[in-house]
Order: sequence, then C-alpha cells, then structure tokens
Amino acid sequence: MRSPKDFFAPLAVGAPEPLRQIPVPPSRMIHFFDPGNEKMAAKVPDLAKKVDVLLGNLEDAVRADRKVAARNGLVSIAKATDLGKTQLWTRVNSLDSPWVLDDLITLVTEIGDKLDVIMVPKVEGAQDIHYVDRLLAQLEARAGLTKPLLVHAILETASGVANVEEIAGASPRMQGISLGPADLAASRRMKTTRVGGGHPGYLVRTDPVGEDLNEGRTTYQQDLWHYTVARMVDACAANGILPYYGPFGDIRDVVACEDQFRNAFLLGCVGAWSLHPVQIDIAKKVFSPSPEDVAWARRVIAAMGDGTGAVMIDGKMQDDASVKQCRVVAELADALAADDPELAAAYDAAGKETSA
Ligand SMILES: CC(=O)SCCNC(=O)CCNC(=O)[C@H](O)C(C)(C)COP(=O)(O)OP(=O)(O)OC[C@H]1O[C@@H](n2cnc3c(N)ncnc32)[C@H](O)[C@@H]1OP(=O)(O)O
Ligand SMILES: O=CC(=O)O
Ligand SMILES: [Mg+2]
Repeated sequence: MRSPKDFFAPLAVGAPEPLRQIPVPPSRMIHFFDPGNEKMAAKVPDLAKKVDVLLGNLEDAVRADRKVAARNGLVSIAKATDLGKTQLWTRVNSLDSPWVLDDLITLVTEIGDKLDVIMVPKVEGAQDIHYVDRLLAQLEARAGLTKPLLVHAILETASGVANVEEIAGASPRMQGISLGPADLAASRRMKTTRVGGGHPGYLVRTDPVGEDLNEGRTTYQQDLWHYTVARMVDACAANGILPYYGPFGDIRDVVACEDQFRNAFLLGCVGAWSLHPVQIDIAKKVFSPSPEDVAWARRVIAAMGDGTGAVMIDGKMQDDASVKQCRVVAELADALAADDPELAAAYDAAGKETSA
C-alpha cells in the first residue's frame, strides 16, 4: 500500500502526472462495438456523431479466434477516424486471460494518445487496479504520453462488490464503475439466465384475503440490482468518480430497458451501456434530465437566493438540501445543453412555460 502522500505521484519515471479531478464530459451512453466486425466498424464515423462514448470491446462477446482482429481493428479505427468530441474507450480482456497483456501493450503504445478510458472487467479488489495502474504508467512513459489514461472497473464479481469502496479509491486513474449484471449473476450463483433487467420470479405478494391463498393477491416484481447499484453509487460518490448501469441484453424490449436505465439514473448513475444502436436514444433520453425537471430545478434555485433558509413553492417546502439536489439537475442540464442546441431549446422552452 502506497503512502497517502504518494497517492498522486506518477508510478513510473516519465509517466504523466495523475489527475487530481477526473474530467466529466457527457457519458450518457457507452456504446459497445466489436472493432474486428467490419459491419460495426464501418458504422463508427456515423455513431461518433450520436454517442457520448464509443467503446471498442475486446472482451466477452468477441470470440477467442477474433481477439487479435478486434485489437488490431481498434488500432486502425483510432488512427484513421476523427471522433470529434466523442470519447474513445476500450474494454480489455480480463486480467487472468491470455490476451490482456498484449491488449494493454499494443493499445497504449499505438493509440494511447487517442484513448480516454480503459475499462477493466472482473475486478476483484484494489490489487487488480494497482496492477493496471503501474503497468499503464510504465507503458505511458514508454509511449511518451502526456495525458494519463483513466481506468473504469466493471463490478461483476462477488468479491468486487465486497471490495467496491477500496476499488473506487484505488488510484487517481479511477474514472468510474459499471454494474456488470451478467457476470455478477454467475459469480453469485444467482439463478437468472439473462443479461441484466428483472426477473418475474423475484417478487413480493400481498397478504391472503381469505381461505384461498391464490385469490386476490397482487404481486410486485422487485429490482434484482437495487442493492448493488446503490452500493456502487455510494462508493463512487464517496471517491469522486462516476457510476454507470451496464448492459441490458433484451435488445427487443426497449420499454424495460428504459425502465432499468431510469432506475439507475434516479439512483445516481450518469450513464449506461448501449449494446445495439436502438439503445442509444434510450440512454440519451433517460440520462438527460427532463425539461420539466430542469425547469423546476431552475425555479427552486432562483427562489432560494443564496441557497439558505426555507421557501414554499407550489405547496412544497424547499430548503438548503432540496436546492442542492436541484443544482445537481440544473448543472447536468447546463453541461449537456452546452453542446446540444436541441436540448438547450427544450430546456429554455420548459422554463418559459413554467414562468408563464
Ligand atoms: C455481458 C456483456 O459483456 S455486454 C457487452 C458485450 N456485448 C456486446 O458488446 C454486444 C454488442 N452488440 C452486438 O454484438 C450486436 O448488437 C448483437 C449480436 C447483439 C445483435 O447484432 P445483430 O444480430 O447484427 O443485430 P441487428 O440485425 O439488429 O443489427 C442491425 C444493424 O446494426 C448493426 N449493429 C448491431 N449492433 C451494433 C453495435 N453495437 N454497434 C454498431 N453497429 C451495430 C449490425 O451490424 C447491423 O448492421 P447492418 O444493418 O449493416 O446489417
Ligand atoms: O460485462 C458485463 C456483464 O454484465 O457481465
Ligand atoms: Mg461481464
């Protein structure tokens, strides 16, 4: 364990200084694509105009005999494509796999200046982040990089969940954490067979109304991921990094996908993964605060003046704590609207309606 005094010291001679604060450009959707899949790769320039983050996936969903093609494909795409303001991330193979060392060596040396964040799967504890942290510093020094690469952990093992607080604070490189419900379910020996989302068998039932135990009893499906998402959000917020919901595998069910994303948004997540183009607009809609919420937040902020004391608006008490929540929503809206004239117009229009 490093001394707290050395936390922000580079881990290799010649590596860039670690950042004190992580950058927070929009990352409402982390769009996964297989860089070795020619059809998907061909869509990258167009997708870059629509998404906040493009992620070249090298891990699960890429066949073992396509791992090298995916890695080389990502190098070619990063060198050849101007992504504008869209961030480029990658998900490397897991730390116990035969591919990860070459993934990291190749990507950092060849395209380290184009990559923003490296997603590390199946993180079990701080030791995994420390390993990646030192290796990245060595590779950054070798490649002469001036900007440190950031690291994103997937929370998808039972040990990872048990150690989530130490993972979140393991390095100044830590940018965020995503819930990985599919691997987490397997690691926990849950009896689901899905990639994220709910399960109709996980429910509570109202009490019996008479002798017939089956008669008139309503059931309510429960959220399998509530505990883990909430724990991940707390660990991230406490360490100044960002939480994300991960994959929703039922691509056809755009309705439940939106619900799952919204639950995560309301609990504090800033984005989710999109696995298919159809999920991009869902994430954009859900992780951009609604015009009505923004109008309300701005109204409360205006009414609260210096942010202290209490006022009544539409029968609802507002004070220092509610204005802080409103600032979270309004500041997110301002940041998103700065680069999105359509969203800016929708927020302004809702504000005018509220004050009319
Ligand atoms: C548990 C986890 O680890 S989740 C993360 C790992 N998984 C992934 O990354 C999966 C990424 N997504 C995919 O592989 C694909 O979307 C699949 C396999 C789920 C479905 O693919 P398809 O059967 O081709 O879907 P579909 O026919 O609807 O695709 C429509 C078009 O969108 C393209 N497309 C599909 N997904 C993507 C994507 N993620 N990015 C870019 N283009 C895509 C297809 O190539 C197809 O192109 P075409 O019109 O030129 O033929
Ligand atoms: O990698 C994601 C998951 O759900 O597993
Ligand atoms: Mg996984």
